Amino acid sequence: MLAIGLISGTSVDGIDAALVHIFGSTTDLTIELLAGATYPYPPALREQILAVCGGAPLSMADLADLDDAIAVQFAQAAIAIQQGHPTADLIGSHGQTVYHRPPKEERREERGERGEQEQQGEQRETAFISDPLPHIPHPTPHPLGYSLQLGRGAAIAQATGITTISNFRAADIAAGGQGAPLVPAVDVALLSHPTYSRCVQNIGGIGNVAYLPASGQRSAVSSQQSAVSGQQQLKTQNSKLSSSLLTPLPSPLSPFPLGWDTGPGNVLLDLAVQAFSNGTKTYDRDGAWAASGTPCTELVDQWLQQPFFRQPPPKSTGRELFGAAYLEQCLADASDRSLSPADVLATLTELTVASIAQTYRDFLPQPPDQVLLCGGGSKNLYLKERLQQRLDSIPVLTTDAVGLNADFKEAIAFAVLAYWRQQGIPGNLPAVTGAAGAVLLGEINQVSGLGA
Ligand SMILES: Nc1ncnc2c1ncn2[C@@H]1O[C@H](COP(=O)(O)OP(=O)(O)OP(=O)(O)O)[C@@H](O)[C@H]1O
Ligand SMILES: CC(=O)N[C@H]1[C@@H]2OC[C@@H](O2)[C@@H](O)[C@@H]1O[C@H](C)C(=O)O
Repeated sequence: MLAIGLISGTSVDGIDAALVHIFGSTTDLTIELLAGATYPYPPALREQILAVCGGAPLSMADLADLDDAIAVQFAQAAIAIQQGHPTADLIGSHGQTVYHRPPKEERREERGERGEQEQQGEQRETAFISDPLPHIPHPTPHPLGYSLQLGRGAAIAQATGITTISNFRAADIAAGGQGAPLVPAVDVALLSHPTYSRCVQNIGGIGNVAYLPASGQRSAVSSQQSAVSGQQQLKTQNSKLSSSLLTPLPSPLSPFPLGWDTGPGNVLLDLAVQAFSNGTKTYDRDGAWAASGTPCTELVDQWLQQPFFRQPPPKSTGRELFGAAYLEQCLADASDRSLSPADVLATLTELTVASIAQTYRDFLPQPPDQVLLCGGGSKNLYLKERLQQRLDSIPVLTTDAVGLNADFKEAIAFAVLAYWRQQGIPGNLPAVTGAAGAVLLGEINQVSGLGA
């Protein structure tokens, strides 16, 4: 199966596209990356998306236009990534998240309390209305989350002539889940190791982790090779993977792997860089600006008091919590301490790495043997160095080091999730998202008009 994965993440920096050959199904899944590219949004469209993500009001007519403007960009990315290659059989398109609201226990409680009062009032007011709807208890354990990804799949299918799976988060959310993170299921399939436990740490706009216990199963390396030192084994595995073929291990539906959103990745850093550079820079290349500053540890400790960081999984978040308003408070705190822009960037970097180290301490059954970074933050040398310092003796590598492209892993994952959808294989990990069960992810958009 030749599949395309498409995603634009919370950084809204452009559409990541991956063209992959996919073989096998779950325990025997292998992938080969044929092409990967990032196609930036036109600046005006990016600005509009960021404004909507920031809560700017939008009429229904403008929402429809935005949905299809994004679909056009995604379709163009799908067409471009195939150039020089055979036509793909399938597209998995995540789309652009513009709103994400996790299900919250507190909301249920709030509603429960208010609900009773409202119900009493309603009974009085509606006593004379005939045939009221019967009371049907909500089948899910709490009010559902809501997550909106724009760039409708039907339009992408029609524009490309390729069946497109989209709207991946809805079914998990309908089953009471967070709808995120979804990539850990693919991480399990592609990155589990027989003897090492691993954390796959994505550092995009938002960070998320997948904890992969040692699978204890056969792998790309033989049992004799498994007996050699970690470094040698990695090299053996790397040489096996140098063809960019990956031989993964256990079922992605195993209940043992864990995963959750860790908090801000680059989102606050990017917003701060834009503010400090008066819009001339969108991010801090290699973390060079932050590296010239000094982190304020008191502020990091203060910011870590934000309840999200200590909230137990399953949990997910987005720009709704860690966005412009959050940064504004951070900048006010920094201003009280007369921090320079470089110090602020160093302190925000420290918040990202400290929150990751803290969440591992709080919620992992044991420290991992390795941390594999992916996403744009894995290129931030200063951030990587600080994370290594915080995690002490746990080696911090990138997924590139074990043969899986760190820039396009999310796009690859949505190609795999689409493939699983077509094969009738559930794609969520209920232990990660909190859903009531494993469900098929995504809606299938066929190309209409063919053979009619
Ligand atoms: N060379 C680099 N040095 C420092 N930071 C970088 C570098 N390259 C990318 N980044 C950071 O990575 C960000 C983009 O990361 P990525 O594309 O993984 O995010 P995303 O996929 O949009 O987010 P998410 O995973 O939350 O959906 C940029 O906005 C920037 O902050
Ligand atoms: C709602 C949404 O788009 N969430 C993203 C975001 O970006 C990182 C983190 O927050 C993760 O939960 C998720 O993305 C990846 C692709 C996931 O679902 O695994």
